[in-house]
Amino acid sequence: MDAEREREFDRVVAAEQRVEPRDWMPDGYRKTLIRQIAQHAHSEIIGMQPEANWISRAPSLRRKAILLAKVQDEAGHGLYLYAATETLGADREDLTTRLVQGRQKYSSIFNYPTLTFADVGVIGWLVDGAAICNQVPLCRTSYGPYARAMIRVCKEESFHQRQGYELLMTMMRGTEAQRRMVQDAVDRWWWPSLMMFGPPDDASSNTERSMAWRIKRHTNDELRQKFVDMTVPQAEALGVTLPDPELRWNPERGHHDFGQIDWDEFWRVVGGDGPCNRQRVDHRRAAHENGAWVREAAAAYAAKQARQEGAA
Ligand SMILES: CC(C)(COP(=O)(O)OP(=O)(O)OC[C@H]1O[C@@H](n2cnc3c(N)ncnc32)[C@H](O)[C@@H]1OP(=O)(O)O)[C@@H](O)C(=O)NCCC(=O)NCCSC(=O)Cc1ccccc1
Repeated sequence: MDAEREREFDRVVAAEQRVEPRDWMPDGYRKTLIRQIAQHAHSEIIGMQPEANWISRAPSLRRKAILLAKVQDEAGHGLYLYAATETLGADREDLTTRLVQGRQKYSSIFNYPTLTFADVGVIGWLVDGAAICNQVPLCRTSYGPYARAMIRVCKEESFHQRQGYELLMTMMRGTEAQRRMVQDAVDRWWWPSLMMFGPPDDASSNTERSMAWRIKRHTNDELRQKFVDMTVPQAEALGVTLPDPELRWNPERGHHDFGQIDWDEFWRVVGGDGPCNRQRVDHRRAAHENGAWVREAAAAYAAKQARQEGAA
């Protein structure tokens, strides 16, 4: 019976149709999806912290309103993605517990500090830029609820990316000190942004299986290359230098060559030992604990409503 169901599942995936929550799916497929979508949701929620650091110190009311809206969008993306994991039978409370206990990952990029307001612009440009590169193909991922969530998320991310680029353009038209601030932020965020795409393909334990299931549509290295090729002309237009002396166009490959990524740093940060890992998780844990009364009140209200409906 399972063999027959598996054949039907394979047929659906091969035909580029969507797998939906009520469809039969192999356990490994379900587990991989929960892992990836939960990690993605956690990244959105933890990813609110670095930029939120600047909301109270934004240089104008306009910049403050924009930043506030962006950080709120990230909360929305996180909730949307947690809802997608629930369609696979995951429990949101359990996922949050795993996150705050360090048993489930979130993107390495959010473990770096935001030192100046230029970091807000660079996060929009490079981090949202990398997120879009990675997530646009996920609009064609094989699991229906995840693919549909990605369509909306990508629209918002591309708006985020433009606001970051516009912020940096404004700073680059400003004073010499502002231009230096932008260059310094680019120098600090460039390499961590390349790490967002995950380890090189030969060290990526999940890629082969996830590609076969059409959860992932491109490998980590393919997407990283696409991001570099897309970003180089944007850096030129902005007037900043990407901090890699080996970065140059290779006419034979039709792509930019780039220098060696510090994979020791990547694994250190993923393993919990980056500049801000501790702070990010502690903050998330405190927010969760402080919100306990809201969850209790909501559950009590829902129970009361259910009792009243039962009595009616
Ligand atoms: C490509 C990858 C991230 C990783 O490929 P996979 O096939 O899943 O893994 P692979 O075998 O290649 O790796 C081996 C191990 O290494 C882990 N690991 C790898 N890379 C990282 C990393 N960078 N950080 C930490 N861990 C990483 C990986 O989990 C695995 O460990 P496991 O086996 O779980 O113990 C994939 O999961 C994906 O596309 N996810 C969806 C997109 C998504 O999550 N986006 C998040 C950013 S959202 C955003 O930025 C929006 C925003 C913008 C601005 C402000 C605020 C918010």
